[in-house]
Amino acid sequence: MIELHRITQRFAGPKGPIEALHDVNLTIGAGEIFGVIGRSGAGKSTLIRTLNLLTRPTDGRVVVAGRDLTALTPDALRAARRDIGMIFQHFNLLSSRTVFGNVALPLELAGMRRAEIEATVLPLLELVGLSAQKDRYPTQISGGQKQRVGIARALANRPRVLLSDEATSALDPETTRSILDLLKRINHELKLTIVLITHQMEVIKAVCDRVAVLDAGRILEVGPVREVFLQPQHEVTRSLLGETIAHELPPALKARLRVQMHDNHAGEKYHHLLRLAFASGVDQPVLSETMRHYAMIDFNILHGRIDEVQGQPFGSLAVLASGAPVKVAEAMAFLRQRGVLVEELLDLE
Ligand SMILES: Nc1ncnc2c1ncn2[C@@H]1O[C@H](COP(=O)(O)OP(=O)(O)OP(=O)(O)O)[C@@H](O)[C@H]1O
Repeated sequence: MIELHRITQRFAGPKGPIEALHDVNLTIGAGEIFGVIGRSGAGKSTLIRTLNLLTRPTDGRVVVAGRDLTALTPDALRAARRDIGMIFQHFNLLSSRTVFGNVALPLELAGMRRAEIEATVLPLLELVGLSAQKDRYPTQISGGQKQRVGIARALANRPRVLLSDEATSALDPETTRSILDLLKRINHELKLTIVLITHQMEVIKAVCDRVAVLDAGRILEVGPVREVFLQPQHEVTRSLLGETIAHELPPALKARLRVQMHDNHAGEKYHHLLRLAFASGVDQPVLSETMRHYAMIDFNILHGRIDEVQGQPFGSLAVLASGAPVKVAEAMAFLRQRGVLVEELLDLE
């Protein structure tokens, strides 16, 4: 549905050119909810604004629904943009217009007649749960309701793609959840492709099918959310995952372990700090099975939690395995055979 080919974006900065995006290639399938995550300044806003050519790239091509937007005339681009709705962090509503009036605006601009506008807007307000608020003004509704107006307005032209630029960043956690639920529902019911940018892994975890990690204008990794969460390939991803899932040990525990690992062996036993991630659900008694098989190894569970990623349990444990290195290596292989992702943490800095 969306293809980015070799997108580079340079801006003039005070100390010379800034490369906000560097050679970005990306393909987003029809009906996907695709997330782009990155730290502040990574290039996320630039990337999402490139998708509807609000920002024209210095180099590269943007193809949406088979049309190369970068090659269109201004008129054709205006028409093509009707296929792409957008919602924003600060909602961008007109305060002088009612809820109905805000949603109706793109249709009025397109020259639609009043009766047709009503027939389009009222079901949209129903869809986003704002029928009762249709005559209110933006100052008379909550932040979550404002974003619902933004969503209804973005859907007015019946787009095939919805772009979400940090749409939940200004909202509290509960409202964020309700907006994400709504996005999920319209993705499903309207078969809409959604691309969202965010700096919050929680948002990615809650709704996205796939995710791209952007840093300093480059895509570091792309993959299904579960895969990226289970096996982040880059330090930046790990740090963005942070507390969302238990890739990082709590600092106090790290400090204690550093002392303990310093004097690493007692007799034949060595301490091995392992991170175990359960990819295939946490309902298998894999750990007790391993403990029975490898009774010579002491397993000390240091830290763990169970999260849910896309409705599936996701378990992560930090375990100190103390035993002969060859036996611990065998136990690690045993766990891997049973679908557990095992990683030895060597660096406690
Ligand atoms: N119009 C512009 N002119 C000059 N520099 C720009 C422009 N837009 C973005 N930049 C620069 O490009 C880089 C990427 O910015 P961008 O806003 O895309 O990042 P971001 O990941 O969305 O960050 P944030 O989460 O803080 O909004 C930054 O260094 C920014 O200063």
